[in-house]
Amino acid sequence: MSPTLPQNAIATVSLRGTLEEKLKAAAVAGFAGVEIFENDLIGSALAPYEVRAMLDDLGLACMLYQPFRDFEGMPGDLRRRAFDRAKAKFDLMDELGADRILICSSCHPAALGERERIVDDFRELGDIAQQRGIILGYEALAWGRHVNDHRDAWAIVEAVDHPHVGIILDSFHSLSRNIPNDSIRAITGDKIAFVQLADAPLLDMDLLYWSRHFRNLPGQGGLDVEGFVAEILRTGYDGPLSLEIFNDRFRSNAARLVAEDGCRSLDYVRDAAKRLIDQPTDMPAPQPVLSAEFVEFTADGRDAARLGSNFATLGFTLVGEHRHKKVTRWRQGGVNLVINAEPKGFASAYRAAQGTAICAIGVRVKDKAAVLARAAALGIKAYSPEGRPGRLAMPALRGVGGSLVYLIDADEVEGLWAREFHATDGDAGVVGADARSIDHLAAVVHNDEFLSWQLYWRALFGLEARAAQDVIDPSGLVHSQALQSADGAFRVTINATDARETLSARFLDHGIGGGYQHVALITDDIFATAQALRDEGAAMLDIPVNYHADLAARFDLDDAMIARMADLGILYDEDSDGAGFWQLYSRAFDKLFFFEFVQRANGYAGYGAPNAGVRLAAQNRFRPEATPTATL
Ligand SMILES: O=C(O)c1ccc(O)c(O)c1
Ligand SMILES: [Mg+2]
Repeated sequence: MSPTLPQNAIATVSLRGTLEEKLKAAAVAGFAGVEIFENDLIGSALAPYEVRAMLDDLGLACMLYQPFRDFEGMPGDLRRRAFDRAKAKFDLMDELGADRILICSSCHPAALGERERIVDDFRELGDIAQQRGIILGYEALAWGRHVNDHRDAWAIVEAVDHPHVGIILDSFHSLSRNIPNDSIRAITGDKIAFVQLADAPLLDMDLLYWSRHFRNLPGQGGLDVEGFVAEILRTGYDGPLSLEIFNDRFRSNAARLVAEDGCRSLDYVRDAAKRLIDQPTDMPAPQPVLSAEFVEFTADGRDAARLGSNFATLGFTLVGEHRHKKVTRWRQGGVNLVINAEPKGFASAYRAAQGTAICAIGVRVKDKAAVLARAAALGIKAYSPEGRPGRLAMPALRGVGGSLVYLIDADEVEGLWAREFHATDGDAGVVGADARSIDHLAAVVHNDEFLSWQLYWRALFGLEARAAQDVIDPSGLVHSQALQSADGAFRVTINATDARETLSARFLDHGIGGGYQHVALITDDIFATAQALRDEGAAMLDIPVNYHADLAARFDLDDAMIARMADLGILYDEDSDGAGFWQLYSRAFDKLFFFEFVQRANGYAGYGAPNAGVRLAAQNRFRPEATPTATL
């Protein structure tokens, strides 16, 4: 259960299952109330009074009944029928214990757009609602026939000027149409009957289709929901913030997962909005990740030795051994890899589930105590071995695929290494690979968790999302989302797929959860790096000649450079400003995880997305079925 703020609500349409399952999931996650979505009630075997009893048992308020469609501006007999329908809903709301109803702007082909008529309709229904103790909230659907902008809905509500008629703001409808958030300043806070929130990926498509299939939680898309909420709070509105998410993934995801993420996303967006308008907030501010300090692999016995050799061929040198544990430290420039071969503890448990794998990362932050406090406020669990977190040299949070994120204060880094490890002068790695630091970490997660992990990084550390990419694996589509700190010093990509034979899917099948599949290292001279690795016999990924022939056609690069790239297996991309990006891949260790070397020039900010398909096709040649004799 996440720590509950009293003002979080969720529409039942956002969750999978029967109405009972939806309500239980909302309660367990810590929501204070729900919006009952009409279809969920109609399809339910529970009578309205039973729903009410269940809500009471679960400690949930019924904050809204919705939607009521095609009410305003109806001519003739249709008007009378709209009023009769409304009265029937008021009776139902009595049974449910709901005191407000959402009336969405009409899409009816017969609806009239004349302002006075619409105002009269709301005034008349407002009188009836008042006698029943009900509040009407008017929401402008982005595709409404005459009213599709909250500014018009507000003009109507203002003109109606009735104590039981207010406006409902829904971030999707406003932001999908690029209506400026500051237009909310014209609205009086006590006239806002309810607030619905949804984010969405920035897609250029029909508004209704976009809304009904692609909405997601604040912090999972590209809309300025923070700015939207900030303007609402500025009006003085202090009612609930409610999630109304129509999303194809959420319809099949576990309701528990979506509800838990939902609470987290509301807490996150409320905090972010308050910061925008300098209102006090209970949550510590997000601490940016300054950099990834280390990547920890779990491996034992022969695997640990083979992994160390693999690191050495890629330019890492064994520089330290843990003073008390079977843990070694490998370094190249500012990159630290750790191999944990302990027979007990977290790494060993992770190994039992996932085999030899990346089991943790360590990140440098300015103030780890603040990160831990923010994580707690967001319901993100800290790792506590056998309930004794005090014994940990480094605190850690649960992260992607059950791995850990260790937190290290920037000023304690060197001391920590010196305290925990004694220096060795073991195997020297390849000289001249010259990786300087970690560019990014790439995780593969189950499709159900694709949006969850985005929210995690954005809410906890304030990472920013780049535009999502669809990457073509020979066996299917892979969704990829890059997230990074504002200065680009820490980057992760989250990858997921529905297609069962893709490299990502095969990585997932290997263990029982997601995890990090590759680590990208920055080099300042990728040609020298590639040559040094070649000279030492590192196993690198060959790239087909067709690729480099195409490069020559696409970019204005000199022939000698392209010939060298072809020889060394280097990939290239360029942004629209001509900034270049070079990539070089190692062969995967046991066909599982691999390294990438990259060089960024002139502020290239992407990840070589156009090359991902070529890389996946190249890696696919080594899939177990295709070449059973291939090693590494
Ligand atoms: O897609 C719809 O019809 C619909 C219904 C009710 C809402 O509150 C909404 O935002 C959209
Ligand atoms: Mg809505």
